[in-house]
Parts: sequence; structure tokens; C-alpha cells
Amino acid sequence: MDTLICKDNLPSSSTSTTTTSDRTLDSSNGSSESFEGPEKLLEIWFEPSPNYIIKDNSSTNIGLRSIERGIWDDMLNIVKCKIINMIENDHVDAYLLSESSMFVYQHKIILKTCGTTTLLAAIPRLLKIASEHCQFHKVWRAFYSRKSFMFPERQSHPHNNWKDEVAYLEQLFDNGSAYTVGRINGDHWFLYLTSPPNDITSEDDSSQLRHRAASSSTDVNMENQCDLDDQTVEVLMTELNPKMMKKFYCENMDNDSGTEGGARVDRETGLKNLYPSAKLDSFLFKPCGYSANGLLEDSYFTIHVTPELSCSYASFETNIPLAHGTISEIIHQLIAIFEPGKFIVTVFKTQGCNVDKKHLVNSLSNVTGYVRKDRILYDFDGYDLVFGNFEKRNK
Ligand SMILES: C[S@+](CC[C@H](N)C(=O)[O-])C[C@H]1O[C@@H](n2cnc3c(N)ncnc32)[C@H](O)[C@@H]1O
Repeated sequence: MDTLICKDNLPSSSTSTTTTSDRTLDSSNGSSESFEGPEKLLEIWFEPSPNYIIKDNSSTNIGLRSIERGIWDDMLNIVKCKIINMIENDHVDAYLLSESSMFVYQHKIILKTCGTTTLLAAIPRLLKIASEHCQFHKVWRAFYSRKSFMFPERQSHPHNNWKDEVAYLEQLFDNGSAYTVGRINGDHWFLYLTSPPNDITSEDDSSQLRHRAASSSTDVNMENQCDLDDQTVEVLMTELNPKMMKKFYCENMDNDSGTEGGARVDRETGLKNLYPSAKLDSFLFKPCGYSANGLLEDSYFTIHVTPELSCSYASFETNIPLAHGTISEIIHQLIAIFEPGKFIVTVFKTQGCNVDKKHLVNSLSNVTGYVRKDRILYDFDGYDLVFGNFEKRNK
């Protein structure tokens, strides 16, 4: 059931002026102002898996997927971004946004926004929506992360510094821990994550959860940790090769933008070949800039590109299991397309099932033409994180 739901040619198909969170973009001449590509990434899990949600029929529109589009529109107004397209399959709704992407599963939501969007400000509304519409009264786990900004002074409170973001998150969640990963005097990455609430992990409640799932129509083995296996890989690239960036500009302002332009970019750059069997929803902005969401069974990938020379940036993120392509293969494909001067990689993976920490660390091996400046392993409560920082040799 893969469907392209709407095809609004946002941000602008005529010479009108569109106000985004970042600036005013005049589609007739484009803007030369620098854009903050690096995204804020929020992931909130209300249950450990969709199997924990009580199902009354075979509909996939349960849990967060039952939320109507208008409710998400209102929530995204708080973030200061808009939905421009949506695709779906049996597992997830993938929204392409004016500033990045949103993925809605039955039991969790992933919201990634760039520019000067105010992502954290939407969390109270999101928690209210989940509680009122889905009876999700507690958060299972929450993750918030971002790379260091290029223009931190342009962000609004609390996004202008990590300390304020953490203080804001601490008011909303329990059991949180905050980290700065990597060099403070170089590219680094910030992470805030929460542990599951004690009362949900207690034996009483887990047997209650098992009972809830067992009483649903699904055949699940809640004890199997592999069922709860989860991983997210991100590759965040800067100082992209300007020659390669030409492909991320509209060739013809009248008919090369929107989804048609996105499909042209997919073909010409080779991005289409990253996961050839995935359903892809791509969008080329006017006069430049590209965003894409891809769906592969119950997994997603998302790519966003800011090609302007003064602030070039591209991001790749996926939760597709590594069997579909090793991290090293993905990195090589991406650097062939973007030729970044620098990039960081984060691999975030649940512990407990088929996890070999050494293998995880080694997955960030040497990359030809690049010097690895850092490789750091973190052992969190339930998750391992490997962070790698690479710079082009002889820049
Ligand atoms: C939304 S996209 C991708 C952002 C992403 N976080 C990234 O990785 O760069 C941003 C690119 O699209 C361009 N763009 C054009 N119109 C835009 C609009 N209305 N809103 C946001 N970006 C727009 C920006 O100048 C920038 O090059």
C-alpha cells in the first residue's frame, strides 16, 4: 500500500514569496543567504515495539498513525515548518517537510528539522497529542541529537546552546542523560537520551504489557530481545565538492523543481542506487536544495542536501538493518556522490542481540582519502554508540 498522498509543489511554484523559519525565500531570484543545514533530530518511543499496541482489527491506522494530517500540521506550525509530501507503507508514514522529515510509526515518531526551526517547542504538543489520541500517557524512550551548528547565533531559545536545550528537555522528561560527543574544538555531536521509566520496566508492568500484546491479534514473543533490535546510522557531511553540488540546483526553474526535479537528481547523482528497491519520495527546492525520504519494509532512510558553497551540507540517516549494506559500503557510496571535506558518522545500536562491540567499532574503519580524527565508543543503558569523525587527506 505505497501511496503518494499529496503533491503540493511547496515552497513556491510561481514568483510568490514563501516565509520559512530561516528567512524569506523569493522564488524568482533565490536567496544567497547561508542556510543552517545541520538538523535537530528527535525520536520519541511510546512503546518498545508496535507489538505492544492493542489492535482491534487489521487496520494499520492505529497508535500514532491514526492521527489526522491536520493535527500534525498544527504541531509542525510550532516547529515552523510544513509538510510538502507524504508516502506510506504498511509500517510507517513518511512526511517530507519544508525543513527535513518526519516518520510516524504506530509506536514512535522521528522528527528531523533544519534551519532555525524550533523543534523542541513542539514536544509538549506532541505528548498531548499522543496522550489524548492514542492513550500513550508515558514515554518509553526519548532521544534528541544534533551536530554542532554552523550559525548557532541565529537559533532561537533554547536551540542557541546545548545547555539550554538540555535544561528544556529535563523539564519534559525523566531519567535523561546529556552528552557532548567528539572534540569541542572541532566537529562534535550532542546527544540527550532517556532510560525507560522504572515502573514500565518492572516485572509487574512487563507482564501486563505481555498480557496486552497477547490479547491482541498479533503473534509476538515479547521475551525475544531481537524483536526490539533497533539501530540508527547517520552520516553528516560538510564542505561538499561544488562541482557535485551543481546537480542539486534546478536546471530549469520552470519545470525542474518539486518531485520531478527530485527524481532527476536521484537518477543523475546515483542516490537512487543507495537502496534500489526502496520507495523513494524526493523533492528539489527552488533554486536549489534537495530532500528525500525512502521506505524499505519497516525501515526508512532520509537524505537532505544544502548545496550552497557558503554552507554546503548533506545528511544521510537510516534505521535499515545493516545486512542491507554495511556502514562502510554506505559511506563509500555517499562520499562518491558528495565528496565532502569532512564528515561525521554515528551508529546507535541496541545492546543484547547479536551485538559485538568490537565489530561495531570496526565498522567505522579507514576510508580511502580520509583521515579518521576520532572514533569513540559509548556504552549507554541499552544502547551502544560509535562516533567517527573524518577529514579529507591533504585538504
Ligand atoms: C530543506 S533543504 C535540506 C536541509 C537539510 N537539513 C540539509 O541537510 O541540508 C535545505 C536546502 O533547500 C534550500 N531551500 C530552498 N527553498 C527552501 C525553503 N522554502 N525552505 C527550506 N529550504 C529551502 C536551502 O537553501 C537549502 O539549500
